[in-house]
Amino acid sequence: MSTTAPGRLFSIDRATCTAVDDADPLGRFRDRFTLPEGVIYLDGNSLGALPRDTPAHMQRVITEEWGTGLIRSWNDAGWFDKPRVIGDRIAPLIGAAPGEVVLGDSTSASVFQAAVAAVRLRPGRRVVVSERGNFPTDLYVLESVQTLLGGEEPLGRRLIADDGPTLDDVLDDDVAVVVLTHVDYRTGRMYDMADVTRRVHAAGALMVWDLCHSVGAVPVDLNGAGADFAVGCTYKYLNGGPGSPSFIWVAERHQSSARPALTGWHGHASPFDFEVDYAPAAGIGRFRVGTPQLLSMSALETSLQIWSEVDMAQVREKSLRLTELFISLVDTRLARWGVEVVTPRESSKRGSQVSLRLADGYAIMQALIERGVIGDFRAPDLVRFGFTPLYVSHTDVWDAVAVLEDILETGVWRDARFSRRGAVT
Ligand SMILES: Cc1ncc(COP(=O)(O)O)c(C=O)c1O
Ligand SMILES: Nc1c(O)cccc1C(=O)C[C@H](N)C(=O)O
Repeated sequence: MSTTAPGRLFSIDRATCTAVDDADPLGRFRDRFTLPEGVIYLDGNSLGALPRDTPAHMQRVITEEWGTGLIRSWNDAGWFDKPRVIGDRIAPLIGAAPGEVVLGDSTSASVFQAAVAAVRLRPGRRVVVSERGNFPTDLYVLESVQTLLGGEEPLGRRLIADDGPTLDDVLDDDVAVVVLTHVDYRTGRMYDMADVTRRVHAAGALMVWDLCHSVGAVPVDLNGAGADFAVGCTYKYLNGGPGSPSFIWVAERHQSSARPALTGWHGHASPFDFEVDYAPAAGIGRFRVGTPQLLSMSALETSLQIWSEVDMAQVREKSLRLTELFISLVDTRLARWGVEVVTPRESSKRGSQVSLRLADGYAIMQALIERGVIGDFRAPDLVRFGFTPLYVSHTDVWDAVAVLEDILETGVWRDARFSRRGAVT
């Protein structure tokens, strides 16, 4: 079959996809992950796949470091410093310097830490800005920030949206902080980080980026963009496993003046002096809170080993090829069912996922999952497919679209069993 991609013409069939896979410089990484037989996994943008070495590593941490080392492992196995040591290993993936990243709690808690610190660095300014379509936890957390820091009246909130108001509409000298997600969880649209940060700074405000759908998905350069704070999770593209800790990045220039919201003892200047009064640790260490989730964190040691061997430019190149292939196959094979691609076709505006608008998207996704093609659904009508270049191939993309075409053609998704909803979609 031949397919026409927007902007350029190429002929492709399944054999061509396989030939491209055979020459893929990232192809060798697929074996570093454990994926069930018969599954095409297109949901690594929600929960990344399991690295093959993780179970043995975690087993060793549990039996040796915990079982045998016991309390001694805080020193002997370097447990106490892990949040910073692992933070330094994430740093190259986001354009951060050593000593600028620390592992945290959940992304929600890290958003709170970053937003509070940012607002406090802009005293007198009484507005926070975010986006209507932002991942809800960011908006919910900001509501608390507004109440807690507002004094007698909560801080004001202005939300930008695709259909307006725009960022430039809402920026003025009352805005303290802008909190945006770099790659949109629903549509996969990606902001120009440097441009947005520059406009926010021109208004005198500070910029907090949520990198949940960016880290390990697209090259990120926080220092190059001059951003102020960033947070992200490690269980999606970084493959840290369910509940692996979030990270927080604070630009070096803010670290000595930033005051964290949660002043726990692991962020104290000398935690084992057990002083009565809080004194912040120097640098990024002050953004630690309490006892780190050591076991979850240890899973990141194996996945970040993989990431240290990966060239992000190659990841981006393959990610764009995979998403472009998917979009062009959807255009040529699925248009007759009115399937709409909502992800930007312009590559500079696209992360590593593609979302399709489908009126019966929930049932269609369940039918896909039953056939081994795992993506997910976001209400009211989006089906999402994440393309993780370390373990998704061009042949997977071809096969996934073929299964989707068959499901639409046969109408099998209309079966009642596909409309029963679980707690998590
Ligand atoms: C943009 C974004 N922020 C935050 C989160 C989640 O935050 P948490 O790790 O606290 O569940 C997600 C996904 O779950 C997300 O997509
Ligand atoms: N974090 C998740 C969770 O705790 C349960 C189920 C899914 C998730 C996700 O990561 C959802 C994801 N952030 C999204 O983009 O929708």
